[in-house]
Amino acid sequence: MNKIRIPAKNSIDGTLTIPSSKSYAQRAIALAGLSKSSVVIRNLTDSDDVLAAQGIIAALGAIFVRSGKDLILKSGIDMNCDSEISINCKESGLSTRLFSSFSLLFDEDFTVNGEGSIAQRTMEMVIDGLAAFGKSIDSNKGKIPLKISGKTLKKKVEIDGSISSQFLTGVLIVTSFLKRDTEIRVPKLKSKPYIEMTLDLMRYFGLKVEHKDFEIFQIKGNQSIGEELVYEVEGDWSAASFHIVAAAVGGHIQLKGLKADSRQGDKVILDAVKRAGASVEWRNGDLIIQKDELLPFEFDAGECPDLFPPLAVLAAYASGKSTISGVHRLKHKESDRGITLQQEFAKIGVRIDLNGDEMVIHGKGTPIVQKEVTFSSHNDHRIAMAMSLLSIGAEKSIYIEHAGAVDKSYPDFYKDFLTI
Ligand SMILES: O=C(O)C1=C[C@@H](OP(=O)(O)O)[C@@H](O)[C@H](O)C1
Ligand SMILES: C=C(OP(=O)(O)O)C(=O)O
Repeated sequence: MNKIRIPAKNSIDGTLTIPSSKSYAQRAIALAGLSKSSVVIRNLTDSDDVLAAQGIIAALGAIFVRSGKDLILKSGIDMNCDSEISINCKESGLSTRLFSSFSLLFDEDFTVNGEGSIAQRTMEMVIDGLAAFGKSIDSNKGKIPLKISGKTLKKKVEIDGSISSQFLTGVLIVTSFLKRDTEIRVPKLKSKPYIEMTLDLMRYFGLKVEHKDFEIFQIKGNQSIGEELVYEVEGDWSAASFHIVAAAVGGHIQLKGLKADSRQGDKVILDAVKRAGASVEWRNGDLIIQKDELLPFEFDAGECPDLFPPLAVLAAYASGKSTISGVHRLKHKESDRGITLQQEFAKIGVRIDLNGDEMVIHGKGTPIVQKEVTFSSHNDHRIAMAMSLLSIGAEKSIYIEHAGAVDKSYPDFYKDFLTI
């Protein structure tokens, strides 16, 4: 899908079921791939990133069938593979960085490739991290393709987690299957909630990791996933954040499928919309968001970088200055999201200043869009979804170019958004 028209919406009202978490799904697929017994993963949403993870374990020799939203694993990846290995991680940052760490399980040459924006995203933390384990890595100036060779030699390594937590997620999972214990030091870990999710799911799969303040991780080797398991993927708080903001600026919504006590860091979107004046209520397991007088707000999104695009929309609708901190986390996403948001909001006269680590949004209030306008997603799913919200209270239709970017995490986004 190249360009989509979104008609102006007067208000938001409806009920939606949120797709399942792509972060949990990719982790579950990786863990299932390492299992010795049958695993059933229920409630998968077939986003491009989830399909990428599924394709990777298939390339590594796992055998599974799909039945509706379920993945039924028959046998895990071939750990005794003695020929060259090559995986295509499509556009997924998580799959690229997580599955690169699978090279630690093999002595054979291991090539990691991908498609689209991932070719522009740094893999330095993967390259340096694998080198610390004793591997040799050829890269395209710090980016994919990565050609990984040699043996896994070291038991005590330091990993850079200051740009991304995603490689650490892979290393925590994979080192549990090495034939000895590993200690990993990560001095400046960012995106900690994502590591909590990894540890949470590893526990579910029966794997143990100890850590001291998310800085030193001790992983026992020779662990295995021997038990038959059924794992149901919970709703995606990052995807839900767009509808939560839509309601906070435009009316009322009831969302199904989200866990109130989820470990997903992006559930802090509820704190942000409350700060901006909306009311939040749980009723029989459903989340209900109701708009009230909209207020500018301050928020630290340093540990939940994916919330920046919806938070910028929330701020744009609140008259006055809102400040979101954590901008340094945005450079290495599908687009450089600080700059992208600044450029796209400038099209409707909403000024965004990037002051060091702070994004200051000069909110305009409604109506925010007064004439027909075409936004570009910059091929970034979260930008496409954020810009779509600007149809709320608009006086004219809006258009999104490269609209199909949403397939990366939420293929039914427009269908859902157009029904509320
Ligand atoms: O582990 C994960 O599932 C993710 C971690 C975060 O990335 P970083 O750790 O690179 O910040 C997040 O932005 C990404 O969308 C998903
Ligand atoms: C940054 C994202 O994902 P990834 O890094 O896995 O590509 C995202 O989903 O916003």
